[in-house]
Amino acid sequence: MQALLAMWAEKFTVYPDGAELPTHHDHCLGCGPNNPHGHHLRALRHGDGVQAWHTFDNRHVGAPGIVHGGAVATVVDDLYGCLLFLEGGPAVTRQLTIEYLAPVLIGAEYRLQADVVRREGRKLFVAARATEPAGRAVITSTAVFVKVSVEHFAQGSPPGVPAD
Ligand SMILES: CCCCCCCCCCCCCC(=O)SCCNC(=O)CCNC(=O)[C@H](O)C(C)(C)COP(=O)(O)OP(=O)(O)OC[C@H]1O[C@@H](n2cnc3c(N)ncnc32)[C@H](O)[C@@H]1OP(=O)(O)O
Repeated sequence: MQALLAMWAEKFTVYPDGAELPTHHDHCLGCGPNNPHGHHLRALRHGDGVQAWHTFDNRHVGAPGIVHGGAVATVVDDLYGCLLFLEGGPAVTRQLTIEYLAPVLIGAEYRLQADVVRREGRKLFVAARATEPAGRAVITSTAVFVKVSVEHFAQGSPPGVPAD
């Protein structure tokens, strides 16, 4: 676990506009490349925010052909987690809201964007949206993240993540 925490700390650095951001860790449900159930999200810095292009597959189906709302929330939450790399330190989700404006479809590509709306003490107020290629928003979201120390994550040592 100490090695993982040290690795995380190194990820909080400067990323130029357009740069691909790192994953949280290899088994992260949102972005980890080695999680077979995961979304394998890849996020890029976009101005002061982050963006990603994402296509859901049948592992995340709810109603036939339509993405499960919880899977959508997972990806949005993880995108906010990528925004933290630009903030210079970790934070965790304290509140997450999703407005489901239209069905998110399996196999369709969406553009996701997340930005910090304002900072207040240890709180980050953030907002995100997913849009179709034609530009229509299918979801919008807001969230409150609370900054924590890296040691916050020492509370957990989940399966598949090496604890030393
Ligand atoms: C590579 C590096 C990765 C590093 C990790 C990056 C992320 C990991 C991966 C990313 C994956 C994706 C991300 C994930 O999945 S993160 C995983 C999911 N989230 C969690 O596990 C968090 C669990 N919660 C906690 O640990 C505690 O509750 C924390 C530490 C967050 C705060 O506990 P604490 O006892 O200290 O504080 P508090 O709860 O009294 O309140 C805190 C503040 O918030 C204000 N407040 C509360 N509600 C609202 C509201 N609705 N609107 C506006 N404000 C609200 C409240 O008034 C207070 O304000 P203030 O009094 O301070 O002014």
